Amino acid sequence: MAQPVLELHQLTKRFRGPAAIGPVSLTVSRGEAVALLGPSGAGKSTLLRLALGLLRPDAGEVRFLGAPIGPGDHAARRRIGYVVQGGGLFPHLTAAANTTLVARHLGWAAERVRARLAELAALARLPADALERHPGALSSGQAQRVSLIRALMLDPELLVLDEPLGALDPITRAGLQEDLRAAFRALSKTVVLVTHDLAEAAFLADRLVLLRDGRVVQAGTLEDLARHPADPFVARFVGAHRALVLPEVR
Ligand SMILES: Nc1ncnc2c1ncn2[C@@H]1O[C@H](COP(=O)(O)OP(=O)(O)OP(=O)(O)O)[C@@H](O)[C@H]1O
Repeated sequence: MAQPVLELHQLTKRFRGPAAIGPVSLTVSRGEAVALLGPSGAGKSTLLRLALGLLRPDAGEVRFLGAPIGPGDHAARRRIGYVVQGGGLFPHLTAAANTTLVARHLGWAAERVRARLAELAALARLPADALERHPGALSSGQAQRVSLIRALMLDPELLVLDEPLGALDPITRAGLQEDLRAAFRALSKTVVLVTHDLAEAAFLADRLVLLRDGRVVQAGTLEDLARHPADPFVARFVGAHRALVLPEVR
């Protein structure tokens, strides 16, 4: 079996009231793409934040590349690229400055920064002129491409995306899905992404992990979930993603 990049062991997290997460255990192997799915409030974003070491679990452990990770572990965090919900770009910086901020802070030579940015802009299919603009002057799709470039800049071991395509129109979304999948494959990245969309999850990920009330209800391929639902909730979740049905033409 491939080396685990991310291991979540019996994680629980409680804010107020019932546990928001847990217990949840999940292992993501090198080169694997995993999609976290589930209805609103199921705990997808909380699980991501625990996995990133941004939140401390009440119990259990997160291991990244075999070592425990927690809040304040900046060296490990730099090896994880994170595309936050909404992109999270700094509005006062150009797209280029946004994507290269950390690399420049780390003292990368200007030529190395320029070459890496050119490589990733080509991969993410972002036009050169967009790099010179501020986020306010980018389309939502372009802004998501910039967020992806920023997350990939340091060539992270793990790429984590929280609803990366949430607010896009269907055509832009389909284009970005294609480009994201191509990028994951070209770079052989280990990926964890959150989405509400079952078709998107199946398109982008090898394994789907369906959450409800902070627990994993079922993990597997789309076919596993559709043909062998672990419980009625899984069947309802899959059934709710109905295909387009055209009305009869009279
Ligand atoms: N900082 C917080 N303080 C209190 N409760 C929180 C906090 N963050 C999340 N929760 C609660 O934890 C549960 C899981 O929330 P979470 O945002 O992880 O769900 P989600 O599956 O990502 O939802 P969505 O799809 O709407 O983004 C919810 O009941 C939410 O209200």
